[in-house]
Amino acid sequence: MRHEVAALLGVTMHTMLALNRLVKAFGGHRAVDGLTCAIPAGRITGVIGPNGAGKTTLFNLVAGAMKPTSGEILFEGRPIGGRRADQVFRAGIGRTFQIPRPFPAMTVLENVMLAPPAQAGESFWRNWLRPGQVRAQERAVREQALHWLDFVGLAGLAQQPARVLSGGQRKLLELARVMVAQPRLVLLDEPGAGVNPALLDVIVDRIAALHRQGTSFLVIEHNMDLVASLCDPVLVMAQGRLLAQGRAGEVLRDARVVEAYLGEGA
Ligand SMILES: Nc1ncnc2c1ncn2[C@@H]1O[C@H](COP(=O)(O)OP(=O)(O)OP(=O)(O)O)[C@@H](O)[C@H]1O
Repeated sequence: MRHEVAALLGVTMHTMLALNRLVKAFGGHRAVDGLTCAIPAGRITGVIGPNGAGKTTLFNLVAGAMKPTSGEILFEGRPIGGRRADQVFRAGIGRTFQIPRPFPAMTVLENVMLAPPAQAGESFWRNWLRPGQVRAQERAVREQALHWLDFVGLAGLAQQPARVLSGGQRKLLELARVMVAQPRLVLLDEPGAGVNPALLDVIVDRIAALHRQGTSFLVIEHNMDLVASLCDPVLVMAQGRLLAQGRAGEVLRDARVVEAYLGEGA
């Protein structure tokens, strides 16, 4: 069965995420309407499209925040459609949100340390029986968190409460938080939204560095300069469907894509 689906989609070993006739209906409205596409491994794939095209709903389906009405989602060949968010996270898919909401009173470091799943310290009995193991694990988590804070340039703010961070710094905090779990695929929801130009360069640079180190990305973005500089390929969604795909320069010249965006403003 899996092989039949793979053949149908043209899925190869280099496909990271395959969507097969994916549907999400809200009442009579299909926010995602029979979406079929293959997202390649080792790339930064952009997802663009006018408001209401279904991009965020697609992320919610892949990340396990919503269950599909029908259709399939395969991650590295394994079905994940309908799995819970924590299961998808443990399977190797991380996600950042359009509007990050860190715990404001906790320090920047503590916010990042919250990320890894299934820490030994979470179990009362393990805490009691094996305190040494718990302490060693906490040290490792702290080191990892500091490593990723350093990577995104926030190490100097590690002991500050998260509420002092600007919008762009919160995006960087989210990136550090997600990377602690070492996901193979990261879903970024508008990494450029509400970020000042200087920090935007930092965000783009850090995503590109992670990509060079082997992380794959799926990125929703409205900033077309950012899409053009970072994403290849680019998928264009409109009305819950795949309208076009290709390199940024190609799809942005596609008459159907131009019309979809112009129609939005009409
Ligand atoms: N929980 C929900 N209940 C009902 N309708 C919803 C829900 N979530 C999304 N929709 C509808 O589904 C459609 C797609 O919304 P979605 O947020 O996925 O689009 P989008 O492409 O992410 O838009 P934007 O670029 O504005 O963020 C919209 O018509 C929206 O109103």
